[in-house]
Amino acid sequence: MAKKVQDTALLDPAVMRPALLAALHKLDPRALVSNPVMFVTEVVAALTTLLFLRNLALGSGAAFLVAQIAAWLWFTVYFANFAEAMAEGRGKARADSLRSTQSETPAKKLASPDTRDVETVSSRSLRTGDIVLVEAGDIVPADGEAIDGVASVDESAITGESAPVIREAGGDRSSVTGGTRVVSDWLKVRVTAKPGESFLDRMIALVEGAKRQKTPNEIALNILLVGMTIIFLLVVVTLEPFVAYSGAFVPVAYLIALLVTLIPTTIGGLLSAIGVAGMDRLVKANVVAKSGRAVEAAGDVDTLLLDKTGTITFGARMADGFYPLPGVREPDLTEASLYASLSDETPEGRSVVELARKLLPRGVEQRASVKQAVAFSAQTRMSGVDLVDGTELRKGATDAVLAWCETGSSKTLTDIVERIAKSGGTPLLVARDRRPLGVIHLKDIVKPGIRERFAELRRMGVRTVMITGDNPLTAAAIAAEAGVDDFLAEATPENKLELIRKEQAEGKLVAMCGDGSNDAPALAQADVGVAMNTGTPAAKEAGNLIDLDSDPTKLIEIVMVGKQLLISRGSLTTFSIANDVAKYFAILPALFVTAYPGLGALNVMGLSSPGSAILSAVIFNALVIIALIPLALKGVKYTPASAAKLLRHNLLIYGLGGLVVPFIGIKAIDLVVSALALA
Ligand SMILES: Nc1ncnc2c1ncn2[C@@H]1O[C@H](COP(=O)(O)OP(=O)(O)OP(=O)(O)O)[C@@H](O)[C@H]1O
Ligand SMILES: [K+]
Ligand SMILES: [Mg+2]
Repeated sequence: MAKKVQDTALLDPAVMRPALLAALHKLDPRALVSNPVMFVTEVVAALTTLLFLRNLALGSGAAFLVAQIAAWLWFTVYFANFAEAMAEGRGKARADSLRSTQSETPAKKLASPDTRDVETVSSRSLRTGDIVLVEAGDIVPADGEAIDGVASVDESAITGESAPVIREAGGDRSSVTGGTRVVSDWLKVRVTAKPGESFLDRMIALVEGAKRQKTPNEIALNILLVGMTIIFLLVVVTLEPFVAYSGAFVPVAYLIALLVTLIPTTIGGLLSAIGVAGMDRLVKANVVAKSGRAVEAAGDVDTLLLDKTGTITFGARMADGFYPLPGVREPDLTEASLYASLSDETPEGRSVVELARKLLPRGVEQRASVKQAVAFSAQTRMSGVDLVDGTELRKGATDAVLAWCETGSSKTLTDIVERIAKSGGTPLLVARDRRPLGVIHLKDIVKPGIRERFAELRRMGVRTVMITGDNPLTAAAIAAEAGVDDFLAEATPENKLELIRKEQAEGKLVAMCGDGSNDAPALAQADVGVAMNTGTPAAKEAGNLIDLDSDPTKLIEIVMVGKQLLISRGSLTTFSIANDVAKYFAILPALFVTAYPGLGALNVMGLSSPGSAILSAVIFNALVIIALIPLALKGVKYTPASAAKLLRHNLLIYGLGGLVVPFIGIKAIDLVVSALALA
């Protein structure tokens, strides 16, 4: 299902062709009014067109020049629309390819829950409430709930975990996901989501959501752009009396065209495309955002909370050895550990069973009949079984099991536990009938390369905090090895929530990821909450981003995407504003040199005529938008660095560049325009 989505080429014709048309539709002033800078440009383009028609009617010689100016002004609006349409088209293409990964499969539909007479239909024809039979080798045709049977199911298509999981009727392992494969046995499944309404479908609808809400940052920037537009409007309006007073003649068409070259058209035209492209980069990483705001917040994150197990270390902690306490035989501890784990479906539990079976003679577990299983929970930090013969077995975090035994630790126990913990392993204390027997060593392995990623985050000024239910010694060992900035040990979901609130109270933006129902409050509280796709519905409801790969390290990538979005917008804004300021000095002298010969000294560019100056400036203004479309879609190159360093770098490249480029560009265009005698 949620396989990596293919990337579309930057200027993929399949995206470009519809975008060329969509850009025309976007010329509708009712749509354009939400982008004030481009709306003003369109009004100016329309006025210039009217002036051209008047010139034509009067037989004025300037008609050809005014026509050219009008055409370039229309191009300006059109290409800004085109940039936005391209960004939207790429997002849509991505959603389509996401959808195509959900393939159609045959389904064995049952007339009633009690029969086994099947009718083979397409998965697409299934409706909520339908009952289907899935047997070994079948693909589960839709999201649903097991109502009969037990089966092992390979869910690697959505979870990436290769070990099959047990799904059975009743209880909390009854939910099955469309697209997963039954490995053994059979299930009768009641369909809970009809095709087109599965979780992934709803996510796709969000990606496509054409009515994208502006983020608060975008709104603030828009206000700034409107402010600049008003200032330049005043500048141009007040120029008119000067021109009239001096008795010189500068056509009205020139003056209003001048307005477009001075207002921030570049960023005004590309702003929306930059935002859409940011969302699209996330989808490319197989992450779906519920709002653009979450993506921006990710770029501003100060503190990143990461779980230890599965994020910093490999998900499956493997049992590595059994260490009995004095007076306990090792096979006895091993057997007790095996029994205590028989009903434990966690990776830790499975690995204890596996290791114990390897060490013990065959057939041992047949002597045990389980009366009641005690499942692991993050609150109790313990799991086990009660046997029919009255034996109670538990294993779990040392302090939790000691509390269950109502005893304190002994010197030998403390030694064993500390040795394991200091090596970064998780010690699990095993007890029978409230008497400690010994310790299981769960090996925890730090993922390779994670240290470098934390170093990158530190360079960006993001503080990383590792959270674990493990003891402080193990936590410290792993924290040091992974290179996180801080850690919280023996954490419960409540502690997590507290920590988030504390950070936020200090004015920090917090990001975290989670999957369980008990993560939901923390996910909702965090500024950026990434829910795993395999997580509970509550977690997915609470998060503002959802990772379809259910990869907790994705949080790091999400922060990078957010930063790149903010930096792309900042860089292009700097460039755009520097450009407009430069144009003021580049064209005003040329435009007024005939009226005020004194300005000749300022006409450093030596533009050939006022007409050529204004036409060249308008052409340059349109071409800059086209030239920057790829940058807006792809995002500016981004290497992790502190905000101050990035700001300096950007001011240098985009600020200085923005000041210089118009002088060169307008001069070059002026040479062409005058050579071709266009003005
Ligand atoms: N299957 C299990 N049975 C019994 N005890 C367990 C089991 N799994 C973990 N524990 C104990 O409970 C503690 C807390 O586990 P929990 O899964 O909440 O946190 P963690 O895995 O250490 O960290 P993370 O929050 O990154 O998952 C562990 O440190 C371990 O001592
Ligand atoms: K401009
Ligand atoms: Mg865990």
